[in-house]
Amino acid sequence: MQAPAKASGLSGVKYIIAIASGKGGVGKSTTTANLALALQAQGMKVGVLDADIYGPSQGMMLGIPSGTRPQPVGDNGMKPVIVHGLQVMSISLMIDENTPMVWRGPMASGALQQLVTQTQWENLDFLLIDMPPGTGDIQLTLAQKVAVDGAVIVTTPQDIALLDAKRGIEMFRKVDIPVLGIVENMSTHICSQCGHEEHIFGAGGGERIARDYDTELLGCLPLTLEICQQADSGNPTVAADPDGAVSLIYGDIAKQLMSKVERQSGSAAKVPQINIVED
Ligand SMILES: Nc1ncnc2c1ncn2[C@@H]1O[C@H](COP(=O)(O)OP(=O)(O)OP(=O)(O)O)[C@@H](O)[C@H]1O
Repeated sequence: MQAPAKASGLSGVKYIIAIASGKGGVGKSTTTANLALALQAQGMKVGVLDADIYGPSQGMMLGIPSGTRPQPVGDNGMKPVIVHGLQVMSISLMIDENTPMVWRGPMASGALQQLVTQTQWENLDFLLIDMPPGTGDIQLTLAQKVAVDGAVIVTTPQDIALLDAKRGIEMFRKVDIPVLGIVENMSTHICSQCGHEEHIFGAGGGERIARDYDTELLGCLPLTLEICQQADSGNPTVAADPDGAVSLIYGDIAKQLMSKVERQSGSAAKVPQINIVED
């Protein structure tokens, strides 16, 4: 597939998509890693920026060996680390993993902005930003300063997560960043023994908020042992089992994102017309 044509405000990057959640622990990082791999499987060049300063987990999820540091370039640039074919930058590559991070708002915003602007992304179609959970100043500043093209909101079906997801949608609306859609994670539980599927956290929540906020439900991922084990061992499902049912769901979401950003940037309208004229 061809990447939609357009340039973001960031050098070397066409599209920037923020993967966000109002609430922590709903699977935002797992979704980011798998969607990055799914976009790559569609032929896109993809980067991941782990901006989750309170719990950076892309290093672990993508299997970056502990102690890896980005290679410096010039006075204040750095190259992203390449893993699974993705260009990856994370705050965890800059600090000692065992040091607890106590960031005050302006400090965190500054560090994140530096991370985005000083990383020398190379020829990316998509940069996915794994946002810090929540809807405070840090998230708002980041979303505005890095010219985000669209946001994907990850939620679980519980009421409390849905309430926070609504806050997330409203935050992006406030700063005129289009919400590309909702991913409902841990939508159903699939028993690893018998395969029985159950809506243990409630049903239809993602669909409801998508409707209420005039956006779309991009897809629903089940709660499975494989997603958890594969993500937590550095080999996310789309890499570990590319033809499996779960990878197909991520693949479908990736395709929707590609066509949404294309439609949004209007590049479809710029396709040259061929007129056939009879002599
Ligand atoms: N669909 C799923 N099925 C099973 N386990 C999952 C699923 N999605 C995520 N997990 C697991 O849940 C845990 C939390 O996921 P993750 O770190 O992606 O959440 P998060 O929203 O990014 O959290 P945080 O807010 O702390 O950054 C991880 O151990 C992950 O492997």
